[in-house]
Amino acid sequence: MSTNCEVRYAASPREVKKMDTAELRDEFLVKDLMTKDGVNWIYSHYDRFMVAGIVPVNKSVVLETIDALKSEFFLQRRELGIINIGEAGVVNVDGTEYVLEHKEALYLGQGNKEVSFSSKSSNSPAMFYLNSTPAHKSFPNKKIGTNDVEVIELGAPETANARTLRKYIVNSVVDVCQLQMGMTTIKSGSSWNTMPAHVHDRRMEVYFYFEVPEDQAVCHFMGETNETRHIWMANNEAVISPPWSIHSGSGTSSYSFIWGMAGENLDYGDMDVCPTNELR
Ligand SMILES: O=C[C@H](O)[C@@H](O)CC(=O)C(=O)O
Ligand SMILES: [Zn+2]
Repeated sequence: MSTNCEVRYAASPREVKKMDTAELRDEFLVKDLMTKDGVNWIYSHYDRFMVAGIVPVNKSVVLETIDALKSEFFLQRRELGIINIGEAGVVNVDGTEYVLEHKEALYLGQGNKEVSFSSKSSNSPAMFYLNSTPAHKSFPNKKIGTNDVEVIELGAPETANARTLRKYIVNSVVDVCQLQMGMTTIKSGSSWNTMPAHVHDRRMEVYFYFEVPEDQAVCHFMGETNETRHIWMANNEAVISPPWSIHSGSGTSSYSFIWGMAGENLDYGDMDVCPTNELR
């Protein structure tokens, strides 16, 4: 079987305050996410959010259900968001083929049975980044092309946080139960994402950093606003952000990341912003 799953339980602010570097990384960092010809799910108990990355090279990869779900098929009680950060790929959904070019996305609603992933060319494979959350209603599948996304410019060079934010899977673009996904790209010369930092205790979040140059890194900040911690991250690594935690990062170069959220509401703007000079 080419599908595996690692369960991560939820940690409280009280526990996290006492963690050393290795413990923080074991708890929140997701390494080796992009899997060749297989699927390695991380199942987080924060809002039962699941994360995986699929790189089909020699075969097409089937979305199999896993024991943790105790369901007949993966999407029986779940919805799925997919963003392709590689070259052209195909997602086959119950016989319908969706071609996803670089940076195109697909939303799959609850109830789809047979889903498989393949690359157009094994020499330049697709890289599918997947987020999945529980769903109690079936909404139609929808491809989101680069022209369908909502684009916002944020920050400024003076504060080293100039960036372009692209909303792919939000309820103004596609009907969803609780999943939200998008992509943010830091402009050349800037380094900070999500600064001023914010918390949304109503939603957890996962960041997946990519387009980080080989010899560079992103320092990701987490924790309560008055008790922050950091995790150094490499290209194609993800980090789980508890609902009570800030999630912000500063790179040693520009970079991009995919954000995915789930929880109490679908209101993208529901954030409690922390004044930068009050962070501790
Ligand atoms: O709740 C929203 C998420 O944290 C991200 O969309 C924020 C982000 O990409 C940014 O400001 O750079
Ligand atoms: Zn956020």
